[in-house]
Amino acid sequence: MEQVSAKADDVMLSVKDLTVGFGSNIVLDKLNLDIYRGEILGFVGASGTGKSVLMRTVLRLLRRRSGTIRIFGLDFDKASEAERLALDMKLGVLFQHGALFSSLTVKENIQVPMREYLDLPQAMMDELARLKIELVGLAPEAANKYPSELSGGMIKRAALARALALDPALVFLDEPTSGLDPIGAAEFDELIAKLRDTLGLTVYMVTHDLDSLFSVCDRIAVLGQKKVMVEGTIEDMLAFDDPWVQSYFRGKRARSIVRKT
Ligand SMILES: Nc1ncnc2c1ncn2[C@@H]1O[C@H](COP(=O)(O)OP(=O)(O)OP(=O)(O)O)[C@@H](O)[C@H]1O
Repeated sequence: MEQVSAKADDVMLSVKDLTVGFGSNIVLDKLNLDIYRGEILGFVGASGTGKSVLMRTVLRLLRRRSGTIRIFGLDFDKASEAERLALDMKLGVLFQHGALFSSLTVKENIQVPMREYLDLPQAMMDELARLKIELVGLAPEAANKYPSELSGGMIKRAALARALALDPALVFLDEPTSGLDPIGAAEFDELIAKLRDTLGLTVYMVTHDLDSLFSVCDRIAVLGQKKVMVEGTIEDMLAFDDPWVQSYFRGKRARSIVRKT
């Protein structure tokens, strides 16, 4: 990646001096992070360090104490109502565990954001849902199935199809491969990489999956001590002198992956 020479308009998400806390528990303290156009950023950190809190704050589901968040160069606090709406439509989110509506079919789930933001005839929404289902590698028959009728891997794909419903430019994935077997997880990683390449997506992926970090992430950011402790390539992680980073990236599991690649 060419983030060193990246122009300002290549920064899709810019977080500056972000502080978030609950009562006396400061979770993020003056955190900084940039995400660049077209990259897959893997976001890791020990359990409870605040990965979900950061993602939810960026998505404005949580309040921040201070700091600025710019998405596509736009400071949401200073945006007009129309700009906020346009911005929201350009973000796709895949929450952990898929988070599909259990009472809706796959097709209806994918159409939820379309109904919320667009005013389209049903036939057009059906066609768009069909395309998204194909895009994520699900069989056409999946359209009329309910989440309870799907495997874990199919639920992830259906949730991804919903995240892509409005053709977002920036996609947030919260532990997308958790709960999948290694083959399912590897296939999902390939799908993410393919979508990045074909649709030009920028991907922010919270993950514990070392395979994903080694195989599809262009850059990695590690959350620790309430900040982004280190960011860069796998090589940067391996060279970083911190006990958690060392045991994570040089531990037994990581070594077996390095041997495979
Ligand atoms: N709504 C909330 N109210 C109070 N405290 C919260 C809330 N949400 C998160 N926290 C606290 O913020 C801290 C970070 O939680 P978070 O869920 O972001 O961690 P995480 O890095 O995503 O962990 P994991 O990898 O286990 O999912 C924890 O101490 C948690 O208790």
